[in-house]
Amino acid sequence: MLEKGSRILVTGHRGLVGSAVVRRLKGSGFESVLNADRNAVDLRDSRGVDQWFDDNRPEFVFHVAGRVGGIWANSTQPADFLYDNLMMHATVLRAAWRTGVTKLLYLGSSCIYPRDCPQPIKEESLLTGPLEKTNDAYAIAKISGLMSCEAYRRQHGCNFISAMPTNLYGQNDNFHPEQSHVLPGLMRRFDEARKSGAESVTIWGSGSPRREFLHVDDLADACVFLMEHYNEPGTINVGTGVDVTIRELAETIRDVVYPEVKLTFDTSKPDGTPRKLLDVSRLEALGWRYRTSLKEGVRSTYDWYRSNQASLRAH
Ligand SMILES: NC(=O)C1=CN([C@@H]2O[C@H](COP(=O)(O)OP(=O)(O)OC[C@H]3O[C@@H](n4cnc5c(N)ncnc54)[C@H](OP(=O)(O)O)[C@@H]3O)[C@@H](O)[C@H]2O)C=CC1
Ligand SMILES: C[C@H]1O[C@H](OP(=O)(O)OP(=O)(O)OC[C@H]2O[C@@H](n3cnc4c(=O)[nH]c(N)nc43)[C@H](O)[C@@H]2O)[C@@H](O)[C@@H](O)C1=O
Repeated sequence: MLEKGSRILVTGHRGLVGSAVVRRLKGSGFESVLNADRNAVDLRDSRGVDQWFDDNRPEFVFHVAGRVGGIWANSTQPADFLYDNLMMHATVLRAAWRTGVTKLLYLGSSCIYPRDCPQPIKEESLLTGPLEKTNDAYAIAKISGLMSCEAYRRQHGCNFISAMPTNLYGQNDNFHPEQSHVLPGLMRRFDEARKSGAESVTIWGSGSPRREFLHVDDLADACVFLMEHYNEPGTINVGTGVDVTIRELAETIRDVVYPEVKLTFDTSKPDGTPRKLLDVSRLEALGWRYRTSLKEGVRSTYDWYRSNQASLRAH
């Protein structure tokens, strides 16, 4: 059982998800939240990771580090996305098993599910069809991560659980103009257009794909909830159960950042998967539900972006 004095490792603590999990844990009075800074240990390096676990002996692990990016980064650097993510969970899960970690949570992503599976996507859809091409390498690495949790559970009795979040956003996101996900990418583009007084902002693709967006503070809350209450094999979806078109998302961001500007669509850019709405009934049946609406989340993320523009993460 997670206790206030438990030694808890959060990997990727400077990233979008890791920093939110650390905030959530510290805000609830967990006193011993550990991190494995990339300068101290590259999580792809099994020797370094083994040494770190031997020296620090975490009891609980939120393994949320990863090589992460939007549709463009995923389609142009598939080898890096596959290698880095495979290596990171291979080293971390093995070290966690070897040093007797009490419980580990692994994060996958909703892109693990087949491109054309029935919507909303149930956990049972895993491995029932071909993947979306723009992120198949990353998805294979993520599927291997959740399979590794199952394998350590079956062979060694480890309490390793996995959760599959939908598209995330919030403070500490990556706002890079090309490498980021759609929400931070567009927020930056609208903000730059507002500053320069541009008449229009370009949205990639047709605007018709549908996506589901979860605020990262809600995701962090769900991760702690699952660490406290969920011990099952098999993965569990984490989302809102609500999706919007990319055009609707762009209009929501425009209304907050620069209401006067027009939208144009660049159909030479990929749309990616047409829809990936998660079925969140399993998580809701356990008693967890999201809190932050997309409108509220866009507004608070933009407030954060404006106050922190000088110190955004370099990507
Ligand atoms: N963002 C999203 O929309 C979604 C994310 N996810 C999953 O959530 C998890 C976290 O993603 P997110 O927070 O968005 O990603 P970020 O890019 O914001 O953060 C990733 C973190 O991982 C760290 N990291 C990456 N490579 C290494 C390495 N080799 N050694 C040590 N640390 C490393 C980074 O360190 P550094 O700070 O030094 O760069 C960073 O802190 C990932 O597993 C991702 O697959 C799932 C669904 C959607
Ligand atoms: C979380 C998830 O994230 C990735 O999948 P994705 O959902 O397709 O990612 P995305 O956020 O980059 O794009 C969503 C949609 O939005 C459109 N779009 C418009 N304008 C911009 C834009 O300016 N930037 C981006 N990135 N997309 C844009 C874009 O063309 C697409 O139709 C996976 O690779 C994988 O990493 C993964 O698991």
